[in-house]
Amino acid sequence: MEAAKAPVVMEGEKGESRKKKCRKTWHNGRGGPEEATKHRRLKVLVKKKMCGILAVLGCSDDSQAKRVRVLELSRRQVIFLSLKHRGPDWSGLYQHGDCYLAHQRLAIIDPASGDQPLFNEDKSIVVTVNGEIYNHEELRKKLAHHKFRTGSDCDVIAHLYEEYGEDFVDMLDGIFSFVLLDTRDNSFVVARDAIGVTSLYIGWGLDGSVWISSELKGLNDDCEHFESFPPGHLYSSKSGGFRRWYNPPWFSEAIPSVPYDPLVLRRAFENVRLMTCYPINT
Ligand SMILES: NC(=O)C[C@H](N)C(=O)O
Repeated sequence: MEAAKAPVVMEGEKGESRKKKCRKTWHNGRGGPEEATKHRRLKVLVKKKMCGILAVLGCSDDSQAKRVRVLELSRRQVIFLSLKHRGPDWSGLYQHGDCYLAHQRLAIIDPASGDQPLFNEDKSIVVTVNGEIYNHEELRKKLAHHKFRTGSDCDVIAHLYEEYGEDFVDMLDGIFSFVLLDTRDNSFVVARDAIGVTSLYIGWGLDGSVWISSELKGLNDDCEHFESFPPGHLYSSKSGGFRRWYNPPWFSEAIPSVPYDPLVLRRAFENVRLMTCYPINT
């Protein structure tokens, strides 16, 4: 991968307005307002974690045709069984030489300006993320001398990398999968949340390129080999492989001291966290 003089292209397109979509859902819903509310609540839960990311890294092709192909593959992720479950409120593509980062956004936090890919201050670090970072406000406080362009919960990622390097991943509390490109040396880091709430796949092209996608349909036509990205792991191009970032102290073979109680377990599952800029009618 050649870092010097790599052409940088950033393009994007807004999706159908969020307001219009909500109105449509309301009118299309059968039954009374109760059913519409139930439908809306379900939609929020289904969509909660569903942006689509696609990245192609080091493919030795910086042509317009490749860019069009990456965008097309990225858009494949927004249609699933005729249900648009991955946005898009925004469709963005960033290219740096032969590295491409695409994002289909379902806007949840900062819908007005949190479009992706996102950057650090001097735009040397770029990231495409699917997920929610629950502790982003706390993390921003640790980055007091950094200037943020957006209020997106995912904006902290490029800045944390700049400040702490690859080991910042275990500072994140949330559900996420992301691809981060450091254009200063064309290295990249990919990570997936602790238990794999967000989907992520990795593939390899015949040209030696690394492909990352939220859905298999972004990879299966172009990769020689692909597999599920292991939860709780990161892939670093610098070390050339996977490494487990999620190592909680309770990750051991020891027998638990607390006896199994299905009701306690059920309550824990029911206590789902939800973070959004939109009102939820419960
Ligand atoms: N929805 C996402 O996956 C990205 C980010 N949390 C947003 O609100 O846009």
